[in-house]
Amino acid sequence: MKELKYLNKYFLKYKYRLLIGIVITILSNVLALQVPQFIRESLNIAEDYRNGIVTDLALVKTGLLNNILLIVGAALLSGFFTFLMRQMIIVTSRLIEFDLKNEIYAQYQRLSLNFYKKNRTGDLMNRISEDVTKVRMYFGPAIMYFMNMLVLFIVAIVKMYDIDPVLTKYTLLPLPILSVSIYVLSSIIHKRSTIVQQFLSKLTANAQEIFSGISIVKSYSIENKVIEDFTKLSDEAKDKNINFYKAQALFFPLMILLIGISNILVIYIGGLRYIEGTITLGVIAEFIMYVNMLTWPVAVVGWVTSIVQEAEASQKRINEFLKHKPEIVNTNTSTSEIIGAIEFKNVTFTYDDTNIVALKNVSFKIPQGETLAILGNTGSGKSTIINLVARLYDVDKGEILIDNKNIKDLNIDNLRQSIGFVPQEAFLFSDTIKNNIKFGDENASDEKIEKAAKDAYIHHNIIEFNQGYNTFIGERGVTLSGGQKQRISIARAIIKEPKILIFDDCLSAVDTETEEIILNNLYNISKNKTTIIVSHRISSIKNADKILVIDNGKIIQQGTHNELVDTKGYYKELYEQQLLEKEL
Ligand SMILES: Nc1ncnc2c1ncn2[C@@H]1O[C@H](COP(=O)(O)OP(=O)(O)OP(=O)(O)O)[C@@H](O)[C@H]1O
Repeated sequence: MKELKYLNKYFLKYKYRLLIGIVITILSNVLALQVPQFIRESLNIAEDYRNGIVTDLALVKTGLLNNILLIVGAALLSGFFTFLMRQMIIVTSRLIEFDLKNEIYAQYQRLSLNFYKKNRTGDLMNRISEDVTKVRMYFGPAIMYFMNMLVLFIVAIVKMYDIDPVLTKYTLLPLPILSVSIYVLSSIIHKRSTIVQQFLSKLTANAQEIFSGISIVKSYSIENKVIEDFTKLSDEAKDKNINFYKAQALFFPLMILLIGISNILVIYIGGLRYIEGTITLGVIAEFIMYVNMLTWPVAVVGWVTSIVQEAEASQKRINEFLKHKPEIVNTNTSTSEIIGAIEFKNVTFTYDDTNIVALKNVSFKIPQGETLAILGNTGSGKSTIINLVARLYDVDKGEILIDNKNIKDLNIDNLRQSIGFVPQEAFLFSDTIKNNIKFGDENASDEKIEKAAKDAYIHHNIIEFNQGYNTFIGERGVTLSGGQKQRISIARAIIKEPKILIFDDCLSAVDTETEEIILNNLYNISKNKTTIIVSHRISSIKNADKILVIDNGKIIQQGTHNELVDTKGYYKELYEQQLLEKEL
């Protein structure tokens, strides 16, 4: 129960609902437990009349009618309270489930990129869906049934003992056996159901991957192999499912068997005591009813124990994430106005998951409003520089200054709000084109959106779609070309009107002519903005105020285009090679 303590704050938050729920549970059970007593009294009236103890038929009829009305009334009221009980307790458990999901989701948003590298998406999704569902069972059904069982047990046993202690002992005898057997069976069922769930996830993941890579499957003509793999997996899943249902199929027969044994004991021992004249027939009927009323709650003890164990394991997994401290911490909550001067001072950075030293002692300066270009081979560290400017990671050694202040001392939200970032791989949400651009500025007018799209040279493509800016992108919408996606992603950054613009090799999928147009537009847009452009093409960066050439995490050359083409080295070689390619 250690892990589940974390949830106590939710019990406190909904304490009134839960308290009312518990009071209603008590009322509902106390009422339900009146019914056997009225049945005993009815049978006693009938027996007394038959034995000649009471002779007035009219009195017997009135007695019976009164009892019937009481039985119906108690049953109706108890039913109504059961409904209210579910409304209170189960609805509260749903409210807690909602809060917990939001809490986990908010924590996910706080955690740094490294966390996402170390944890698989499937796992993150599971915490929020599967694990929270299991924890909800602890809040809802577990508490409700436990309360139910407690009240029923206390009230029923007191009543039974009061009537006949000997018969009570025999009646209760098989119940602990029932509880233990149900617990053992529930644990087996849960174990098997977890395996079934795992296989289901595997099957879904497999199908999802194949559907998204269907063009590769078809072009490599590997449909048969794909079908074979899927069949193998689903065969295994079927076996696990059969195993699970075999265990589940035992649940109710086992319960019925044990109820049957209790009933037989009541009838047998009760019968003997009736013959002895110790009890009436009505008492036997009353006890049979108690046995049947107690069986389910007793079985539930076993079931609830396994629910609580599962909830504990799930909450442990959830706590691991909730207690995870974000690596990037915002130490400044006051507003930091960003102007846009950037400086790297002897920056060294290592990715801790791979131990790759991506930057080694890198120093450079970009005055506010100037453009820096970064060029280098693949894997040389270009994107790492950009990630550090947005403080997606913290440096190991050296420091990064923004407007002469250490990046760690700035309000991280203000910093990121001041950056318009166009990543290497454009990511668009399954939404309209308009909303994807507006992501950069929620309040942008249609004119502003169009202007940004024109600057990114995508407007003419958008208006060709039937729905124009309202065209839906994504799984059920149009599929855009790589270049179109890149340009929408550029429009999204432009519309933000940030102080710092970052383009990470984001024109790689457009032809040189389009590139030229976009670069001209960007030249005007980025005039008073600090800009960083990463590219492999000299044509994209030749107008920059400064160019850094990096190799293996180190700056090997720096200067303007004119300076670098006049110097022997990587830049000159690349320039000549790209000139040659253009001529060919
Ligand atoms: N998230 C990461 N975790 C671990 N290692 C990484 C990560 N990102 C990059 N690296 C490693 O750091 C080095 C620099 O990578 P970086 O992405 O900065 O290169 P790049 O110059 O932008 O390459 P490209 O032109 O191919 O995009 C590479 O060796 C890469 O394998």
